[in-house]
Amino acid sequence: MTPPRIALIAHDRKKDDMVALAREFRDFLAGCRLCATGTTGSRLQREAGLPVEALMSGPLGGDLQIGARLAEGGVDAVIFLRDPMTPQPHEPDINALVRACDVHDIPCATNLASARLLLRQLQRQG
Ligand SMILES: O=C(CO)COP(=O)(O)O
Repeated sequence: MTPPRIALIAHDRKKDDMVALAREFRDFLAGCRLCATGTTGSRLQREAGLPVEALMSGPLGGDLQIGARLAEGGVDAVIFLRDPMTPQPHEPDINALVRACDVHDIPCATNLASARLLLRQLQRQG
């Protein structure tokens, strides 16, 4: 079975949660193919010790890069810890990525509880 290809994205106020989640699922995630938006990816590399392909930062186009990859069939699941309390300058890019998940029927967890459910399920399938 090929390892799941997972995209990891977190807004600034959710980055600590993302690092904690990645540590919690570290053993599983270490066997996955991971990509992330720039700052999220750097933190995951540094603080969770995971090999992550860090794309551009979200506000500079990282969400769009992940959306494009996903549309081409290159992403199996998305964990996108969004901050619902803070307006983002790149809101259209965020909506485009979530829309791409819906268009292509790719699971997209946008909060911690659903992220845990998704990761547990992927873990079970492996
Ligand atoms: O803004 C983001 C997603 O919309 C996240 O980007 P960074 O991981 O580069 O902070």
